[in-house]
Amino acid sequence: MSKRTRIIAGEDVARSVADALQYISYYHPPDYIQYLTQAYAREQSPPAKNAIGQILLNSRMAAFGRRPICQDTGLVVVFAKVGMGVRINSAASFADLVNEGVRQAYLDPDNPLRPSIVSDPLAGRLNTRDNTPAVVHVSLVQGNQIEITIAAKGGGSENKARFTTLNPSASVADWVVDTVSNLGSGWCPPGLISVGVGGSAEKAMLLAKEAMNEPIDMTDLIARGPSNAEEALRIELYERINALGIGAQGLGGLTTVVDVKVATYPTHAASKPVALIPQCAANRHLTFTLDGKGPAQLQPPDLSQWPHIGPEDLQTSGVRRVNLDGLTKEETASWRCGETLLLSGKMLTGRDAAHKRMVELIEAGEPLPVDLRGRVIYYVGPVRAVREEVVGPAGPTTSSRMDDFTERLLAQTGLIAMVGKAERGPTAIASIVRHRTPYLVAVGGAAYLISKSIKAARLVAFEDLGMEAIYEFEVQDMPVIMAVDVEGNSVHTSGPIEWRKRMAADSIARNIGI
Ligand SMILES: O=C(O)C[C@H](O)C(=O)O
Repeated sequence: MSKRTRIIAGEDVARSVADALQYISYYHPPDYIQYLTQAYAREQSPPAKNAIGQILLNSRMAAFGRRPICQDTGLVVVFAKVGMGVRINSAASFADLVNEGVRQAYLDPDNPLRPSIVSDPLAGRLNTRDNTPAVVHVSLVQGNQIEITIAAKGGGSENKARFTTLNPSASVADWVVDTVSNLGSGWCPPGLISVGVGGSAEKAMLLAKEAMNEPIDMTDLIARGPSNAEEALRIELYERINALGIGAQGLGGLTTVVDVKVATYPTHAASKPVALIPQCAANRHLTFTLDGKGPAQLQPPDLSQWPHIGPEDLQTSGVRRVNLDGLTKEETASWRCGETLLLSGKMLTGRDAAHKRMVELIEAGEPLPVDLRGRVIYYVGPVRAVREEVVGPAGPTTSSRMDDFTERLLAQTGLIAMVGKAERGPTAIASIVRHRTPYLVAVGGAAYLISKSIKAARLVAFEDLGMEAIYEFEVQDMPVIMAVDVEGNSVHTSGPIEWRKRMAADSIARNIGI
């Protein structure tokens, strides 16, 4: 063995992965908080400002409470650069060591994370219950240490990953802007858009995935100016994407992205592969190094950098208080698109697997395990509760995945309202109008804050579905925004249109010196 070979213990890899996953479950990267705080100060759209405020308050609460920022604690993705002078002392494979760390982190009794991974994507879709396996990328590099970048990627933002192969002369910027304008907001903006250009199809995806973990530095880049084509593209995309007016949670506003990353690689003369991957407001990632001296030592961030936004800063004028017990169709029909509601009373929960099962029961002519007549349903899969909690972090999931089931449920059950995240598709909006059943949104990325308005939780049905089971929540003053009213007006359409126009008018005014 060469004198320069360094031995790294397998258990140090597993321990460090576990510690890093716990760390990123409750600590946002400080650079993201700094940029989001600036966006909050700048934001002029009231619902978008409120949403950013909730994300910032949630982040502070999660950091101090050491509980997950988001109920979707992610799919673990690892990029490991292993020095060729390293020997890992273990009988297990590198991927097995990473998976052991994932298992330890997600089953941590003090801060259990939500297992979201299902074993067979085609059939069965059984939850593996410890969030394994991770997706592991290893490259061999010079040196005698291991650098690991670890991320816990939320499903909502990952679902919006896109890929194309452009003609060599086609504009990457135009494709990216067009794609983002049609992505919807299920990826939980404000976040980042990461773009990989070149290589092959899989290489472009990897470039985009890895680049999103780089430090956020858009303000510095704009101040010093671009020094190459990648940086020029980053600035162009940052400006053009924000000018779309999508805003926080797609409600319409000034900030959709806090940064745009671009990474490139040589490619075939005939090809221009382009991958786009959004990063959500949870933005969980960390890089650490192992050099044979034990597990990585992770220092908590300086939490004085987190802004002091309190619940009092989030009250918007004209908030409507709603009693969910005894809600009538007349009352829900009076809710106006864009207004903030504070919900109190009992609601049911249900997301993908519960919807599928309910619709299967309806189609088989069998009774549902719970009467939905006059009830509100919240699309959520919470984290398990610990200590005094009644439920762990419990933010909304992307509602459009429920669209295919919506007509059946509204027509057959008498549901009175739905709560979720991001826009609904045209079929679901048609059902909303047909059955006069409005749709509300909670803020994705404010899961721990939302959980504090849940005062009781009772399992009602489908226990085997784990986090996807149906619960009855008793909530008090749970903040939601009216998203689609019974006439079919949608805040996710009107908000971005309004803010795109306002920004265009402002920029024309600036250009002509008004
Ligand atoms: O799985 C979840 O709880 C949320 C998911 O990440 C989503 O954004 O749709």
